[in-house]
Amino acid sequence: MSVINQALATAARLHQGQLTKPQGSLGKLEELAIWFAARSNSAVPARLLPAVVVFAADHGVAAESVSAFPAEVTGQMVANFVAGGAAINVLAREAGASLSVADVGVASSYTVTESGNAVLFRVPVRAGTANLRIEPAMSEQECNQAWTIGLDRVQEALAGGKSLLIGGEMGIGNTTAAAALICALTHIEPEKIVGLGTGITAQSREHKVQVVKDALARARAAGAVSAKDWLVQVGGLEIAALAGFYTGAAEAGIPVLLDGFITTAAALVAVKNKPEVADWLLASHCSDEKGHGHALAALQLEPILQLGLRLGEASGAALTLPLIQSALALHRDMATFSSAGIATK
Ligand SMILES: O=C(O)c1ccc[n+]([C@@H]2O[C@H](COP(=O)([O-])O)[C@@H](O)[C@H]2O)c1
Ligand SMILES: Cc1cc2nc[nH]c2cc1C
Repeated sequence: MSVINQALATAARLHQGQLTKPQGSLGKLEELAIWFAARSNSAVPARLLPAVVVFAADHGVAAESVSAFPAEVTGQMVANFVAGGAAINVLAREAGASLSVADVGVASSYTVTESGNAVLFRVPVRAGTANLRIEPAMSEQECNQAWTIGLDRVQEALAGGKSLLIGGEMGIGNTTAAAALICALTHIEPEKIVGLGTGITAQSREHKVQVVKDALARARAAGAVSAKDWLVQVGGLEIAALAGFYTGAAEAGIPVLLDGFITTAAALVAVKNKPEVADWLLASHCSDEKGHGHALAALQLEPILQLGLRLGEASGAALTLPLIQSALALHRDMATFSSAGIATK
């Protein structure tokens, strides 16, 4: 596991104090520049080279009517990513991030026409998970296979010289799996965590709460204890791949920018499994999904934005990128009081 460099953080803080602005006047942007310096090889880090990887998979629990959309939408959206028509295609392009999509378990068949800015890796572990309300979502071996796909994506990003990793997800039903994981790992009750996902009614949400309660009771009875046990029992293939992705990033010493509710559930799994992963995580935003704030608090993460987003696909993280790049550009390119000949007291 890579360790962060406190000496670089100190040097970066000192540098911030010399820039031509009242100390602290750039607020959180100053802290962001210092955060990245501690995770780079310089007190004044270079512009970030970001890579977005969207992991897609289906969920057997979709059969429980927990989503506002049918399961086929997962595959249809993968085709949309590859065609270039999804929100993340637009936002990754705007932010200058590379974009790839990994199908780690889409159940429906879909046809792709490569015309957009996304590269597709078709590496399904199985055709979606089993229904986590009534049986384990996946086997331990399948979970490890999905996790390894996440690790592989980090290796590719490393080879491409990427310096910031962003994981996204697409999977109808995955807010149910993410909610169950967050409940299991934080001991917060489902009523506080289960939300509306793609836009279910309040009445459907009551049913979704019961589905999560049933899944938790079943998994507990089956002997789930560790974060990986819970991932096998109530997780998802894209969530397992994301947890591997975050773990691999921390091992390689590459900062990670989290997206919404589901990616935060995956980060919670990765951190409970290896606490040092937490040092490499930054929260882009707090989504509108009910339990996201609780999940971020459990990770002691403060989100940068709160815009009422609830899309997923890494969209919130991609939206935060220009702000982060600006924080680093200010840190790098502003004059100092002495270079500009400006008086200090
Ligand atoms: O990232 C979030 O905070 C978020 C919140 C609500 C929904 N989503 C997206 O919506 C899908 C899951 O919603 P659902 O209702 O099918 O569980 C999945 O594809 C996610 O990317 C994402
Ligand atoms: C259309 C659509 C796009 C999405 N992107 C991420 N989750 C999604 C869910 C739906 C339903």
